[in-house]
Amino acid sequence: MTNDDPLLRAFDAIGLRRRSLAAAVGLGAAGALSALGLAALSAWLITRAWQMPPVLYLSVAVTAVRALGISRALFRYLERLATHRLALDAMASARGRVYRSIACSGAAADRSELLARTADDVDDIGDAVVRGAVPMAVGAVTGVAAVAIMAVVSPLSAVVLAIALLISGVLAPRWAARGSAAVIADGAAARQRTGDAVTTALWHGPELVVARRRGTVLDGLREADASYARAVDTGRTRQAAAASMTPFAVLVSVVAAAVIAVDLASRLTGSLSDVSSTGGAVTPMLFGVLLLLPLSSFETTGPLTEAAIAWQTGRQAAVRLTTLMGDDDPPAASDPVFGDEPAAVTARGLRWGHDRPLGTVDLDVPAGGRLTIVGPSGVGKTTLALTLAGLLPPLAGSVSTVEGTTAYFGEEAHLFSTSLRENLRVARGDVSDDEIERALADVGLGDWAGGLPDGLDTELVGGGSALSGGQRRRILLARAIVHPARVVILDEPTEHVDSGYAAELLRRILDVDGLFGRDRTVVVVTHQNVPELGVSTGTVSLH
Ligand SMILES: Nc1ncnc2c1ncn2[C@@H]1O[C@H](COP(=O)(O)OP(=O)(O)OP(=O)(O)O)[C@@H](O)[C@H]1O
Repeated sequence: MTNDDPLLRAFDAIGLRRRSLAAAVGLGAAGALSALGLAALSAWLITRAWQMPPVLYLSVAVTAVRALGISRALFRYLERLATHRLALDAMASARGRVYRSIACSGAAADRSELLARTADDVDDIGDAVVRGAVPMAVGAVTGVAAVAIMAVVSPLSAVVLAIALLISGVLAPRWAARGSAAVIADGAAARQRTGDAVTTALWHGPELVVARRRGTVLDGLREADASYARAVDTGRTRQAAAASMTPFAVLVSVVAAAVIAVDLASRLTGSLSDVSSTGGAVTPMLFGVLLLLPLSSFETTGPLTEAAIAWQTGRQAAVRLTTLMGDDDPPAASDPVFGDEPAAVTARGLRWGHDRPLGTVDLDVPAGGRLTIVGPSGVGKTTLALTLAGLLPPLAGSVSTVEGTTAYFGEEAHLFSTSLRENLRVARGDVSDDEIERALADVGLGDWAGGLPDGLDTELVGGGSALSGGQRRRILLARAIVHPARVVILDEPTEHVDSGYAAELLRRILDVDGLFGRDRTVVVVTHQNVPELGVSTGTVSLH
């Protein structure tokens, strides 16, 4: 783990607070040291009680055992709170940066897919804090403390314990992490090949049969599938071997401590049974400590195998996220302040397109006016709409949309896996329930929303996938209605809506007294036959 570690770089980039991390580690170490003290004191108490001294001799130790029992639980609880807070803050910061990078990337398309993919990566970063960084640091502190205590009791046992702790806390986790890295890397490559082969076999089946290449493709698929299984097997074998190292190390260190204790006792006194009465260097209490302390010190190294895997998974996620985020944190986008003034849209000699120009247009949409963009599929309607919205730079000419007046509502806009209310509130934070209900009724979803079990609180589980295509589009349209933008650019707002109702809906979108009113300017990309609707609008007809 050098500074080159992508996870450490990601921690730096998202501003993981070192002080809070140190506090979480301190609390975790205090809990673990309480457990260690508890084990040592319990061992002493059990063996001392066996000698049946006056009970007053034991009362301090009994009280201390209780105190350590309570402090162990208390510190662990506080450590959980501190660690989770740290991880949640880090994840919120990572999400903020990712969202800003995606928002500033300019590519309006594919954003929701990118968001879905990065959500898991952000979770993995949080996991690397909770299950990786903190347990590793706590394990290191506790391991050193256990060896130090043991060195006071018996230097030889301390050496054995140190070696066993290194095996359990360093060697085993490294093995497990390598296994996990192998599963992730080889497995991902094999899965990619399997996916490609399946797609080829399914999409090009007839051509492959004609070309007599179907067998080859299917053989390739079987081979890719087998190599995926092999990658998983190899990784799991390594992880299992690593997991078995801890019990083995515990066994070795306990047996070694016992042998050393017996040896010391017999050398000093001739027989263990005499030890209690001699008051010599090795008392039964010391013997108990020698046996129980190692057992307790492995409590903190046991989870380190899982910690190393969490770290490894976090590293892979960090690589993907840092590539996406870039080196510099993009400036926080200030919320656009949408004024109250109606705004016009004009374009002069506007040439639009991605790599190649798709057309040139001059247009004037007065404030409060309506414009439709029509034409066959693939002609460039969406690209023109994005350019008018200021989301794509013009290839030549100019467009006058004033920043902070315009909002584009794409065909594939994202519906979040949260309540219906929150899905509309993303458009405007202070929108009231009445306004939401009115907007839903305006797009013909009043009865549907009224019949939902929890009304506006109903969770749209899975976001858009919980709804039919038509419902999805209409919720997005309701979102546009409550949005404060003065210029609204709608891409295929009635797609997937029943044809009869779609015409009615489009007519009300384009009617100046309809859904958007006279003080908002509306540009609509549509496939529908606009003249049939009987509303007057400007039209850009692309061929
Ligand atoms: N991100 C992109 N990068 C490069 N070219 C693109 C991109 N998006 C679209 N295109 C190309 O631009 C052209 C116009 O696409 P556009 O989506 O604007 O058409 P459209 O008229 O809206 O089609 P549809 O009615 O099917 O939605 C197409 O040839 C398309 O392949």
